[in-house]
Amino acid sequence: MAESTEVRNLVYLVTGGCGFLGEHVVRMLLQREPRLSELRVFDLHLGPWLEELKTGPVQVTAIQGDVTQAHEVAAAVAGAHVVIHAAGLVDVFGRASPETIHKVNVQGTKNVIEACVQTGTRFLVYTSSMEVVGPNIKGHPFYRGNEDTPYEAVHKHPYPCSKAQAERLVLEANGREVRGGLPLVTCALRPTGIYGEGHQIMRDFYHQGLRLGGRLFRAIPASVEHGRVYVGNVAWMHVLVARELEQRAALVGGQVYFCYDKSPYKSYEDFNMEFLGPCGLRLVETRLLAPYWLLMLLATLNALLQWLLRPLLLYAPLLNPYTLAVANTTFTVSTDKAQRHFGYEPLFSWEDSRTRTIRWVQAMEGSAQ
Ligand SMILES: NC(=O)C1=CN([C@@H]2O[C@H](COP(=O)(O)OP(=O)(O)OC[C@H]3O[C@@H](n4cnc5c(N)ncnc54)[C@H](O)[C@@H]3O)[C@@H](O)[C@H]2O)C=CC1
Ligand SMILES: C[C@@H](CO)CCC[C@@H](C)[C@H]1CC[C@H]2[C@@H]3[C@H](O)CC4=CC(=O)CC[C@]4(C)[C@H]3CC[C@]12C
Repeated sequence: MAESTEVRNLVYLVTGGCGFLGEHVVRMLLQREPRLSELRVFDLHLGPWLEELKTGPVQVTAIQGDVTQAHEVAAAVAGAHVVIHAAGLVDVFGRASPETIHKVNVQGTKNVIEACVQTGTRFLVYTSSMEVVGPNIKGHPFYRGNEDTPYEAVHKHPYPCSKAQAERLVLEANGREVRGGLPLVTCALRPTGIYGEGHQIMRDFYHQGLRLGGRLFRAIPASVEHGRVYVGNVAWMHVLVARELEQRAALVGGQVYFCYDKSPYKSYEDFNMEFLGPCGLRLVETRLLAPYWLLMLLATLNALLQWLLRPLLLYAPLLNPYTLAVANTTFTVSTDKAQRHFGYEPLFSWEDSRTRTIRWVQAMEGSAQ
């Protein structure tokens, strides 16, 4: 908890502060950043839960705004000491157009950088993604790699392309002179697949399982590892690195860090079963019924249907050629860079992360528990 002896004089801005990760970052800052005096929460859609945060010692300012609007961003950034830029359009299902994804993720990030430069904000943390590295379009495995592991990062899909471009902009901006003459210090955090309380895709899988009579069907071989990290630990990494940007500017500035914790290496589906299993679902083995070529056929059919139906309705199922390729390609990280550079240790053990996530699933509306 915050120590009352510290002087509260820092203003933080969290963009995308009402999203899945953003909400955890906001709550973590309030609990773990004792020097915070004002917390600005900037989002296209503000959550009603923000109201309950307004009674504490920190001034919580809710700002409804759009990162693609430079003037709105500049107004929100002015006077902030630190910006955590977590706003983004997370779409790998074809819901938004490639142009919209680019506008929010790339132009939005440009606006945040320019606002820092114009208004004199010196510290910027960007929420990037494992997707800026891979899996690549060739399906090469990235097996327990770190930030220096060579990998051919080639993308075609609008989401990873936009995250990679935005991350590059953020890193290139490190050292730029901001208003007042001091240098901007930036870094990028790259979470793998985030899980935990509030995770929409976990919700979708759970409800799908309930609809199918308590069953989910295995589509991905158990041998394919997919990197996962608990949302509380990702939030904690943001809070910690933001705090250390000033003290360790020369070391941390311009760096990228994978987000990691002690979550086990498993396939996407086996990992989900760590939570959905205790909530009454079981994973049915279907390798003989659904070989990979059949899944790819279904995924391609989904993509075709999406294209055909687009004039009439939005058809955006979880399975498409891109999501199948991501889920079916090993991509896991093993690194201690964040520990070495800014003393990061996961705040939540695997057992805690698992218990918290299971409790959240159990409390969901329509839960079988
Ligand atoms: N969910 C995951 O597994 C991973 C997410 N990330 C990154 O983490 C960040 C947060 O992602 P999530 O919390 O999962 O997604 P989310 O969709 O729950 O949160 C994103 C937030 O950004 C806001 N936003 C979107 N467009 C905006 C705009 N034009 N102006 C202002 N706010 C806008 C949304 O309203 C939402 O509250 C994103 O940058 C994403 O790329 C990175 C790795 C993994
Ligand atoms: C083939 C299906 C059979 O059950 C399973 C499909 C699961 C997919 C919807 C997910 C598998 C891997 C996920 C992505 C991954 O965790 C990395 C990500 C990082 C981000 O920055 C954003 C989200 C995502 C792309 C994530 C999206 C959902 C999956 C593709």
